[in-house]
Amino acid sequence: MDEIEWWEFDSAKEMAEQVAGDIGFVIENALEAHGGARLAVPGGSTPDLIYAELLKRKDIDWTKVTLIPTDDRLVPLDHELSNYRKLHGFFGAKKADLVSLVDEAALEDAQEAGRLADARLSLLHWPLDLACLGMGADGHTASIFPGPDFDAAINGPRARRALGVRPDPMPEAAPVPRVTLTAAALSSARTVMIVISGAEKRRVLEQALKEGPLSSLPIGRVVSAIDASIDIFWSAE
Ligand SMILES: O=C1O[C@H](COP(=O)(O)O)[C@@H](O)[C@H](O)[C@H]1O
Repeated sequence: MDEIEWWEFDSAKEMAEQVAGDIGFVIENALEAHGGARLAVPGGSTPDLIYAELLKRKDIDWTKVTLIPTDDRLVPLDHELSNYRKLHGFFGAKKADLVSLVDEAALEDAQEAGRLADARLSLLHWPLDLACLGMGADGHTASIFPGPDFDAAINGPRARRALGVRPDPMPEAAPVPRVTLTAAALSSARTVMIVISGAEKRRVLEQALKEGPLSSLPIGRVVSAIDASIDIFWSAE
């Protein structure tokens, strides 16, 4: 990885404005360079304000933008835990190309769900123009969690872009199997951002960065695999 730069904000709103500006810039550059933009963006609660800020911009041709969740929960697409549902709620009306990592035919089988997502992703152009990563207070990023699929998510073949994940232990907030982009797919992105808020997440991320490639925390392992420089956006609240 080239370098890490921290951007600090007092409020989530200020951070969202800055991140939305930077994502807009990535989209603009990608459209100029190759006529389309492919972004992996997080689920969970942190990105809501960012997506709302992005939608205020009038200069983005969303029909040329492909949005892929960094990960999703293995639930129906209209379920309240679905990251796809969130993206659809924000960007569906803009006619952005939304790629689901979840196939409703494979909700009961995480490994098959991962294979199906990987096959769908192989139809896109790679690498991503942007990987925007969130992080849980337990140090997971995308849906890379400790458990039987951890090693495959971090060290699997570079051509593998998505896989099914059975977190162990299950996260309290959304205790379901997942599908995640792999460290290889995320780390090859042209631009990488990490977006977090609060003192606890900052402490966890700083610990992961200090531990480096041997970190026990998923975010530490993913960061160590990243080729590009990384912008970390942190808001105090
Ligand atoms: O489960 C997930 O958690 C992380 C962090 O979410 P947050 O609500 O603490 O912001 C998120 O980045 C990931 O996409 C999501 O599926």
